[in-house]
Amino acid sequence: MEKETETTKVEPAAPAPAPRVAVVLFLLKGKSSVLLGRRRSSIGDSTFALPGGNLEFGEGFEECAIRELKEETGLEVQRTEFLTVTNNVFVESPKPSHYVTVFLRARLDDPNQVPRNIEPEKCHGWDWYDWGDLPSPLFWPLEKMVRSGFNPFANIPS
Ligand SMILES: Nc1ncnc2c1ncn2[C@H]1C[C@H](O)[C@@H](COP(=O)(O)OP(=O)(O)OP(=O)(O)O)O1
Ligand SMILES: [Mg+2]
Repeated sequence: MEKETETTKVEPAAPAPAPRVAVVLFLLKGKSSVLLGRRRSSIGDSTFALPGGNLEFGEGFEECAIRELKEETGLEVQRTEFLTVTNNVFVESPKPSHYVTVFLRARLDDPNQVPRNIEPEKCHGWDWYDWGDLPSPLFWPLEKMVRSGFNPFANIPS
């Protein structure tokens, strides 16, 4: 039998991370207010973004949005509507990532509910902003939507 020859071990290139699914929520109040929080994250740090997060195994989009909203702000909504979906590749982040993001919208069931910053390690705080006078800098996927003329208050064609 032939003797095995020693070969130089070549490390395989790290496989590209799989795209993930996120669900985020436009929480609307009155005629033109929307809830935004300033992120604390390796992705989009310090930018203003919507509540939301990673879809968990077996979860529906609405279920995920309602859960993330509650976990991040303490606010409760009963129902949501689908708005749109975007495809975002975050190449600049320390760990490149790719998200398919589902956008839903909802109205506060009780307009007197006040958002709380339940995960201060992930967010500087939540507040209501006027859609016509949004803060800066916005999280870039959101900035891109705003620039394209997207309006979460518009009627959804049935
Ligand atoms: N407005 C947005 N537009 C596009 N993508 C978004 C938006 N908001 C979040 N994402 C994407 C990128 C984020 O890294 C990803 C997950 O959301 P993020 O808020 O960072 O997670 P999370 O920490 O709340 O999730 P979890 O609670 O599941 O850990 O979703
Ligand atoms: Mg989040």
